[in-house]
Amino acid sequence: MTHADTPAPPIEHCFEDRDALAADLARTVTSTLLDGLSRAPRATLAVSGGSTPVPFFRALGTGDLPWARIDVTLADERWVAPDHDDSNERLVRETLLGGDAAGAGFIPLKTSAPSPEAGARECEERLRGLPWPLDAVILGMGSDGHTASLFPHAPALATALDPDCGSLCIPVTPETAPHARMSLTLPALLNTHRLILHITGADKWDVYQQALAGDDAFAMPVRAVLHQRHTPVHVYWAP
Ligand SMILES: O=C(O)[C@H](O)[C@@H](O)[C@H](O)[C@H](O)COP(=O)(O)O
Repeated sequence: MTHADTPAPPIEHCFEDRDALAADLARTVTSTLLDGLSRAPRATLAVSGGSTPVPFFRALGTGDLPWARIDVTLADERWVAPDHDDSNERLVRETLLGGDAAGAGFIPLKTSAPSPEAGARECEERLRGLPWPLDAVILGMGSDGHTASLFPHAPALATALDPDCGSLCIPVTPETAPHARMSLTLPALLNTHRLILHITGADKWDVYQQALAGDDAFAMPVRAVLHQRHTPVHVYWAP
């Protein structure tokens, strides 16, 4: 691999504490969305679920943004009802979109179909209706190295990680996590003006270092995000 072929290392942003990270990340995403609105009538943000992003969601949701011109969608979703405790849609509606940001558009991945396989066509059509590239994509990471719902050794992973995958979303049934899911594919996750991996805690830093040190994306799918040349990835971390 020549120097020109070598992926650039992630750009790391490390903070003393999680509140400082959340505030800085909210400022960065606010600025990114405003940049997008200077170029187009609407801006689009894709976020992940889990516990890590909640302080960031609350900080962003109180930001001074023209939320009526902003659309929010998800990097992945568990195939559960929108009022289920495990629903990412519910998490985002209650934390990010609960206050000043209530006027934002929200594009859910969950459809009324009984399975992600049955709902894939409608979900794909919803996503194709968005203006790509997205303005920002916020990813998390599990301790097994999954990101979005791209889980290690999942049956759909080869397709989801294929740079030539023509789909924006793909059903995933993880072997090591509950619920069937819908995930954005790697090409969709990378098709953004600002790509951010948001992790906290010493354990997640160790997992991140392990991901950087290896190249088997089937063992740690977050490697497909870290070791690519398409989109610079910013890693936000606090203890
Ligand atoms: O639907 C999901 O579960 C998320 O999209 C997932 O990819 C999440 O980002 C990681 O599992 C980290 O979750 P925590 O922030 O709770 O550690």
